Amino acid sequence: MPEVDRAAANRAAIAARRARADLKHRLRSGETSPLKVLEQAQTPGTPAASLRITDFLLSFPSIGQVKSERLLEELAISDRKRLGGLGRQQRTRLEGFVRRRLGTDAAGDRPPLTVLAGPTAVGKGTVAAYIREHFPEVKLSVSATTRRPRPGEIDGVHYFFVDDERFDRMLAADELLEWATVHNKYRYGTPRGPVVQAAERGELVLLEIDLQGARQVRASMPAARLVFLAPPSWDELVNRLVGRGTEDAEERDRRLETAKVELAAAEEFDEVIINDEVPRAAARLVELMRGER
Ligand SMILES: Nc1ncnc2c1ncn2[C@@H]1O[C@H](COP(=O)(O)OP(=O)(O)OP(=O)(O)O)[C@@H](O)[C@H]1O
Ligand SMILES: Nc1nc2c(ncn2[C@@H]2O[C@H](COP(=O)(O)O)[C@@H](O)[C@H]2O)c(=O)[nH]1
Repeated sequence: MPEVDRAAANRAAIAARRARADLKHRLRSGETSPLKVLEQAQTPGTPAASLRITDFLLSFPSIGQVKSERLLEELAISDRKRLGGLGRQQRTRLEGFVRRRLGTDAAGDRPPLTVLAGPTAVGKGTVAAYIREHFPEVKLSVSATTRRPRPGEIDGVHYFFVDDERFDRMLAADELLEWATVHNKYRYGTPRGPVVQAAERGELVLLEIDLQGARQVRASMPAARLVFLAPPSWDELVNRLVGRGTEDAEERDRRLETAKVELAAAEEFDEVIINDEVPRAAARLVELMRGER
């Protein structure tokens, strides 16, 4: 190849590498959607078309090397493939996987799931318990936690109570949709399988989780709806925390510090419900879940 052509080819290869690196970055940061990238990959010569399938999968939060190899096996796609070189059936299988992962194939326009979060003692658990009793059509996700059961709590109903080793195994097997260490103490996480399956069946799925978890759900399932439960006032929040009587003074102070940060995050949410009265707040939440405005 003449010297001039070789230099031009080198420059083009460097530009293509940069464009791919930029695309990977935008995918990881959530700036661009995986579905959009799959669509772009159908046009030959685009950065999306030349993106390696492994780089595409590794851009999903919580997909690592091991998980991506397993997925490629399940999807019957070679790890040497680039997105633009997939066969029609491979593309369909990959797109199905992406849609399930993003939760965009649930029934109608309804979000695949709803997250209820808010500061400590605002009444998330109370509102969730009211919904469990009065709105049986709502499927409440049962979280796994490393904390011990409180009196009256039933394993498999209120939580799956697990030890640290079991929680570690769930993480390693990518069984959790999201997880967090809450109040610097115990770990809590949402088992992925039941939630994704219920969403695929078009059921109304509710996750009652903390702010860190809500943010993870937003990142991995952008179609999910995030609802913030707010107290009528700061003083009322303090009264509820003190009135509940389950924490000592030191723990209460710690939770109230976190609560200030959490209250400031309300604007990240799609909806805010003020928990003045439990039946009213619960009914409003279910209304939103049913798609009634
Ligand atoms: N609308 C309400 N009016 C008055 N009291 C309420 C209301 N909702 C909840 N409470 C009371 O506030 C206290 C805290 O409620 P709850 O334990 O459900 O909060 P939470 O948000 O789940 O807290 P945490 O995140 O710390 O687990 C409880 O004593 C509950 O009975
Ligand atoms: N990120 C997650 N947070 C969760 C989950 N399940 C519950 N929680 C939150 O933990 C605190 C404390 O709950 P408690 O029952 O010990 O009082 C509360 O804010 C819950 O919302 C979860 O799966 N993921």
